[in-house]
Amino acid sequence: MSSTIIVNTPVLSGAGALYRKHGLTAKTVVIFDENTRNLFRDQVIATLEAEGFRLLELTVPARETSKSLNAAYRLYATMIEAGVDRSWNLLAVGGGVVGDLGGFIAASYYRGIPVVQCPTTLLAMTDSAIGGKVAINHPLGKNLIGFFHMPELVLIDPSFLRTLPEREIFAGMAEVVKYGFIADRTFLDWLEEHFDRITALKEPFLTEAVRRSSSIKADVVEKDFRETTGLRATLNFGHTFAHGLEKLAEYRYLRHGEAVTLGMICALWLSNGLGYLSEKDLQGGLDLLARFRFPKGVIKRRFLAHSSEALLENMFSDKKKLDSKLRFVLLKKPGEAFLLEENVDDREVLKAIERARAFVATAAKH
Ligand SMILES: NC(=O)c1ccc[n+]([C@@H]2O[C@H](COP(=O)([O-])OP(=O)(O)OC[C@H]3O[C@@H](n4cnc5c(N)ncnc54)[C@H](O)[C@@H]3O)[C@@H](O)[C@H]2O)c1
Ligand SMILES: O=C(O)C(=O)C[C@@H](O)[C@H](O)[C@H](O)COP(=O)(O)O
Ligand SMILES: [Zn+2]
Repeated sequence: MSSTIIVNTPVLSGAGALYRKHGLTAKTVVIFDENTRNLFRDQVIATLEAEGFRLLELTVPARETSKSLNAAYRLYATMIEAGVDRSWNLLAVGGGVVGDLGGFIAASYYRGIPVVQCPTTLLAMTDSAIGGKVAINHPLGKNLIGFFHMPELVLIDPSFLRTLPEREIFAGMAEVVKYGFIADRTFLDWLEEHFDRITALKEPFLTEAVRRSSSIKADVVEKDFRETTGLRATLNFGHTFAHGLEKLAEYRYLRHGEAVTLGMICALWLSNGLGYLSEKDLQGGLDLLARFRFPKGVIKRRFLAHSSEALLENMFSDKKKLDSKLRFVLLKKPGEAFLLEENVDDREVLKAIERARAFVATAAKH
């Protein structure tokens, strides 16, 4: 299962022809968040209208808590009242929140209409817009209610990133670095070399990072769309910890990518503690993650605010668990991840979290 990913579609120009080529009608529900609406609405709508689209515009608050059934419920009503039927499709213009919520609505509305993703954050361009995982959060856990609903098209224009705040760039960089850790040592080395150029949005490094990340993700998803073989689960490296942290933060204060940075620090320590990852490779991974900014100490404070036991308890909402036992994605070496099928003793997990806490307390100086 795959979708067409096009990098460099300046603000959706040529969308009409692309839609026709992919059998999509020019009747489109466009969903923004407040920020992407303020920044890009006029350009996007003008382009689509000039190409003959009939549009219904929707907007949600720019926050993680918009990934909720309440938000979806309100938007369904607007769509029903406007007469949106199965001949329509949905276009999500925004970060992972708009993409996940928009995809969730598209997957469920009238039992499913097509979705096109137009990602505007680094995280969305490299990860969330690709692969068809769409979901809302539940107070009992992150992304617990959702579908696999592959986008027909992913239209990426890296120039959207010019307005993205620095904090969001680093949040996106977490998932970019994740691909290096799990799948491609050469990419990891390249990221280490060009880290400052990419986070400063310098070309051609930025577009290259987007291209390589989106292509690694698309490749994994094509081989294991429904996450049944253990391969797609490697995209979840660090996420068992990250989702526990996001839940503890009640989906506020901590960006998903920031939680993933912390989660990968924990996962590196766990990989080492269980004897899979050498000291040298552990240190190399930690050195790279220490280059992430810890804005105004927020990440550090959020991470250190909760006990290791509280984090472990909140990790049990993870969807990879089997028979009430957590399963972890670990590294053997940089570029090689695997899903460990055996049960890991809670004491090992707590030890890894403690080590990660000590590392963050000293490495995160900001
Ligand atoms: N479906 C998946 O495979 C997948 C993968 C990774 C993450 N996710 C989900 O994605 C979400 C996080 O996505 P995110 O990091 O993109 O956050 P986000 O969608 O909240 O966007 C971050 C912030 O940037 C703003 N923004 C977006 N584009 C902008 C631009 N070009 N310029 C200025 N501001 C802009 C948004 O309004 C928001 O305030 C989480 O819910 C996470 O669970 C899903
Ligand atoms: O696409 C995937 O598969 C991923 O795991 C990508 C992750 O970066 C992403 O955060 C995803 O939403 C997590 O999936 P979940 O199944 O753990 O909710
Ligand atoms: Zn993620």
